[in-house]
Amino acid sequence: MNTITLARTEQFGEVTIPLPSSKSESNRVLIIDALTEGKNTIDNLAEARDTQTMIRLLSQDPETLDVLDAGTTMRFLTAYSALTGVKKTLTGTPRMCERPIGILVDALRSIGAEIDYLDKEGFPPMQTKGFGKQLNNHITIRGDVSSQYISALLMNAPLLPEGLTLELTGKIGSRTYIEMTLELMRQFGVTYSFEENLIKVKPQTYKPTSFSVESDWSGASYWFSLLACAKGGQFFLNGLKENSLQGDSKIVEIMDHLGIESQFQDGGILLTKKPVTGLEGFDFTHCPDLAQTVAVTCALLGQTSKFTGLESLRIKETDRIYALQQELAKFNAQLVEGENEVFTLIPSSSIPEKVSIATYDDHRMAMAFMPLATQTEVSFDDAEVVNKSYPSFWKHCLLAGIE
Ligand SMILES: O=C(O)C1=C[C@@H](OP(=O)(O)O)[C@@H](O)[C@H](O)C1
Ligand SMILES: C=C(OP(=O)(O)O)C(=O)O
Repeated sequence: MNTITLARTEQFGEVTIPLPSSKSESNRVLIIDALTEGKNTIDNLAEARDTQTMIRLLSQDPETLDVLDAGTTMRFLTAYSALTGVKKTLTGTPRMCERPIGILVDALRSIGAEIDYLDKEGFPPMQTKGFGKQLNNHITIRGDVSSQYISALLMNAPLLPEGLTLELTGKIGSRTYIEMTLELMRQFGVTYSFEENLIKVKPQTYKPTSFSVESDWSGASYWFSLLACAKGGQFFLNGLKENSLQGDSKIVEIMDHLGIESQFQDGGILLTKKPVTGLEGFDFTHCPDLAQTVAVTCALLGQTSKFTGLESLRIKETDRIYALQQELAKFNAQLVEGENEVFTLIPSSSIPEKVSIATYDDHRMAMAFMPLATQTEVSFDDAEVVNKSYPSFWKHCLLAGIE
């Protein structure tokens, strides 16, 4: 693992950041493309390792699909392999083999897919073995663990002989990602209905379409945070749209309270600084990937804030609650767990002259803590960790003026 150290940089100029494309959009479009008869034209696929892994596995079609640490790639390829009836082994990094998949496997089995676990029940590695007759077209599925199981089922639903109705139970988390899946399906010519907790997809085919992937709003969030924590500067973020499919575009509203004015212009968004009005609290249920960014921003801006909707953070690339608590403590900030899953972010009381951040194999731990560079010299234990979603991240830090 290569470490990387960022020099303290308080002030920025007028900088344009050529953001990478969204891995969430890319990985959906790649599955839809694999399910389309005829040719789609797809531009701007993400450079993210998660997407490059998806491209490689779909095009090389090996017997063992090793998704590395890509959650969407694992969940989407599991449903795709199971429902297209091919024999595949699905595996990934040791952490991937700790991330639950039982809810998706149970759902796939209930409609007729044959899947075996190769090690621990409920977790990868698994083997898909075939799909005979569709046994039923109604699945009741929990909505509160990972929306990726639901997206994975939905994209295959139009090709099932009897279509599919999903009845979501419990709290629905990451709903914006389910909506992204459905909207992309619609753009590729498929109809559906989503009323209350029922999603219905009739049997139908995808139509060849031209689609260009938008820039990544989760990746954009780090530049909002950097400017919020800096003394001055102005960032233009390329390729973001006002009407985005990505729920992480919520960062505009959050950062409006934390001192960032956002103006949509042709080809992107211009960020400038304004006075901080304060973020009393925020519910991250539908944009969990923003939680680390906002926690660090509040910690550095002296903002006490109440965070909810963090439940899914424990089963991502690492236990992100634990990782945040450990690393925030290194500059005297805290994320304190209270009753009913309400967390209090207590901002930093003083910042040491140098801080070393551990990244826990989680790209977002590195990127979210990068704005610490506005206050102190900061180093990270694993520079390559960002490759999962944003391989050019450190290059863009340099472009922004951080040595
Ligand atoms: O569908 C997607 O593209 C994603 C859904 C979210 O996961 P969960 O649904 O597990 O919260 C998110 O955290 C992840 O980065 C990408
Ligand atoms: C949670 C993430 O990804 P995934 O679940 O697809 O591994 C993420 O990118 O923050």
